Amino acid sequence: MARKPLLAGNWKMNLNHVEAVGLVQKLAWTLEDKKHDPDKSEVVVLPPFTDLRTVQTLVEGDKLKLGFGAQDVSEHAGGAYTGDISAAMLAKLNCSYVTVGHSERRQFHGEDDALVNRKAKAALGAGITPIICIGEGLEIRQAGEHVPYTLTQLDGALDGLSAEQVAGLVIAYEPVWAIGTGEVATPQDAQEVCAAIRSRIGELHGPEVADQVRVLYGGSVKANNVAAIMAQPDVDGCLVGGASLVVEEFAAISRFYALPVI
Ligand SMILES: O=C[C@H](O)COP(=O)(O)O
Repeated sequence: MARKPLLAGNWKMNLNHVEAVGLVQKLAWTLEDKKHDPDKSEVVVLPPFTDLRTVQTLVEGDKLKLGFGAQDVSEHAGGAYTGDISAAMLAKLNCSYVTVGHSERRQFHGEDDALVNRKAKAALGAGITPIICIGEGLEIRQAGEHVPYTLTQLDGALDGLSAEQVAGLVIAYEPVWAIGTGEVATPQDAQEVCAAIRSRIGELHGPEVADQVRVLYGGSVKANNVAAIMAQPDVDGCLVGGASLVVEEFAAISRFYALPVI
């Protein structure tokens, strides 16, 4: 089956709700202007929590051809968890996606694979698609251990999920050494690990599930490198950080299919 490419812009801790309006409107206009074909790629923004209601109102009110979601979710359903946001709260805002286990959450908030697994289950329980982020640091890459390391993270994140749940997931392979550094992995690097992720899912749940799950690459994706990355057979999209804050860049990335492979 054909997997629809997903281009997701992770704004991280950037843009307040007023600035969010400007970016989302300009992005929608630019895509409209350039005659973006929504059948060729799904475009999603992942703003900070404080922007979500505003983005929802704009996207739904103006019927923009953009999806939206959040950057994190609590493992808990509700209660005394100061500062946390539940999956049900995100579902009420019609979030379609939520990233879980981003390397910055792992690094700055001590999140491990077991917690990522519980967060993914919380999202799925509320009908939200988790974008599960995995990927190795520089030392692991230099030691040549990037594939087994990343697959161990994958196994932990998928523990206890049904084949049906796994089929609907998005997995984002983000080598930590390529995030925000300008040090993009080569298209072959991305393909190697994305293919290994799909193959592992095939071992766990069979080829049909492996064929449905979308595997993204993330790490210094820009308009000038996205086409070559997207040309890889096991890369189904990109999780974009810095470049998603620049409308022209993210619009071009979203229209990767119209760019030359260089
Ligand atoms: O979630 C996005 C990734 O962390 C990539 O960020 P970046 O495109 O700024 O390298």
